[in-house]
Amino acid sequence: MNDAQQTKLREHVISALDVATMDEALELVDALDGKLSLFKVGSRMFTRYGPALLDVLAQRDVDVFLDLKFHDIPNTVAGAVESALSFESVFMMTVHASGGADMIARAVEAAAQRTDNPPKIVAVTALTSLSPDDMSQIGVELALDEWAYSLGELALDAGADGLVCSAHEAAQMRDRFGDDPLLVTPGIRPEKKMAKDDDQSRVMTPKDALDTGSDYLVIGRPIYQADDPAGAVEEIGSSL
Ligand SMILES: O=c1ccn([C@@H]2O[C@H](COP(=O)(O)O)[C@@H](O)[C@H]2O)c(=O)[nH]1
Repeated sequence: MNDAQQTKLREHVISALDVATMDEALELVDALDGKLSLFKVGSRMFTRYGPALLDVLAQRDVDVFLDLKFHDIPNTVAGAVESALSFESVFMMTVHASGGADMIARAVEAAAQRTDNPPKIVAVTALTSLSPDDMSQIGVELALDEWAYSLGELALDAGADGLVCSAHEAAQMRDRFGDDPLLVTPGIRPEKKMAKDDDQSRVMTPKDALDTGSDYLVIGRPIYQADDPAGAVEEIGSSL
């Protein structure tokens, strides 16, 4: 891996800490020390360990993407975002775009209460696990990509700093909404793991996802389920 690839890894790849225990999470963070500096805490770990995990990660000097996908009435979401403000290592948080404009605006307003480096609020559009066949089941008449673009427009108009979307929608999101919004793309699979064998439906390789305009690639199982997570990250870096 050359220097440019190393920089891309550190700046654009977020490793999801979707493991079972705090020990496993810290083992992973330590194994990736020097390679990655961005980690995602989601509902699995946060439900079990809560803020204690964020405190321990802060001591490791890594930045945290808190992916709790808030989706509730505006007052409750604003309160949840406010509660996270004391964790200075949290640089980005998620809400669901389908919570509506007022909910998103209140989340953004709450985040802005931290005047020094407020956490970015990014809105989840269409989950990467959904496929076009799921649309009618969840009562959506639009095509999946059109639904994602319309949720993206709603969220950005409400003040969100960015969007969570599949890398397949990233290029269109850029065309429609410009360079400013952060685009966070999960559903990333290294070339050799592109065959669909899990719950993700809309997947893309790390290199293609970056080329298509993603700012952050969220990668979970291809790293934490690897026999050698540091080696897996090296391989991802070399592919960029
Ligand atoms: O649309 C979304 C939104 C969030 N995620 C999260 O990203 C990671 C992906 O993990 P993999 O193991 O690489 O599939 C996971 O934490 C999800 O909760 C997403 O996949 N899709």
